[in-house]
Amino acid sequence: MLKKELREKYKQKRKALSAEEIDEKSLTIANKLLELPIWDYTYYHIFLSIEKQQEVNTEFLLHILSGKDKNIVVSKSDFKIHQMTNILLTDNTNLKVNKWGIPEPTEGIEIMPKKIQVVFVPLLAFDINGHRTGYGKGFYDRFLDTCAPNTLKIGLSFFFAEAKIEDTNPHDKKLDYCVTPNEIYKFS
Ligand SMILES: Nc1nc2c(c(=O)[nH]1)N(C=O)[C@@H](CNc1ccc(C(=O)N[C@@H](CCC(=O)O)C(=O)O)cc1)CN2
Ligand SMILES: Nc1ncnc2c1ncn2[C@@H]1O[C@H](COP(=O)(O)OP(=O)(O)OP(=O)(O)O)[C@@H](O)[C@H]1O
Repeated sequence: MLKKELREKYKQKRKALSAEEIDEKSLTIANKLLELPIWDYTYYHIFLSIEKQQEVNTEFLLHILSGKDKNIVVSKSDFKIHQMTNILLTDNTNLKVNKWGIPEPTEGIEIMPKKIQVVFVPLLAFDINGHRTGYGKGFYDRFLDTCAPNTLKIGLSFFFAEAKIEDTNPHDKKLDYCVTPNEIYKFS
């Protein structure tokens, strides 16, 4: 299927989930992530969930990361240039929900992308080859381009993999893993 069709399909699929299902599935995903060989690193980028878009709730994963004393990095998005800056999340970080519903830090210490070793990637759909699509503005493709080549990219999804995203392009960054409530997909 094409990215455009997949975006609509998966927005609908998310809409059909209740708040309880979202929390239950998000907790299962967080617990499944513990099975991955990804916990010996220091810097982890995580997305802060857009509640109105019914995204995977990353609160449980945040809890795990802070329990493991990891450096947690969250982003601020510039919608004019479709680029993100990365900020260290601390106990003192003020978060404010922006106009797209994304909780963002108001200020803080900027972390250079090259330092980030693991990135948890938001997505609408992904396929069995590890390609993904999001809302179509290329934020994560641009960001991942500036990370180190061996940075681990881990998608989080409520749903199974699609057979094939047809219209991939050279900018698309493949995932290393995608974790769903039922499955751990490994691509690399
Ligand atoms: N939690 C989270 N943060 C993220 C992303 C994400 O997917 N999830 N992004 C991943 O790249 C970037 C933000 N990209 C976004 C792009 C579009 C919309 C959005 O609301 N789109 C609406 C249409 C809005 C409009 O045109 O008025 C939509 O698709 O319904 C939100 C975030 C960076 N941060
Ligand atoms: N590294 C990059 N440099 C310049 N343009 C890019 C880069 N990555 C992606 N783009 C452009 O951004 C646009 C959106 O890309 P794409 O359709 O792959 O988005 P997406 O992966 O669904 O979105 P997102 O990453 O925001 O979740 C495309 O026009 C693409 O060419």
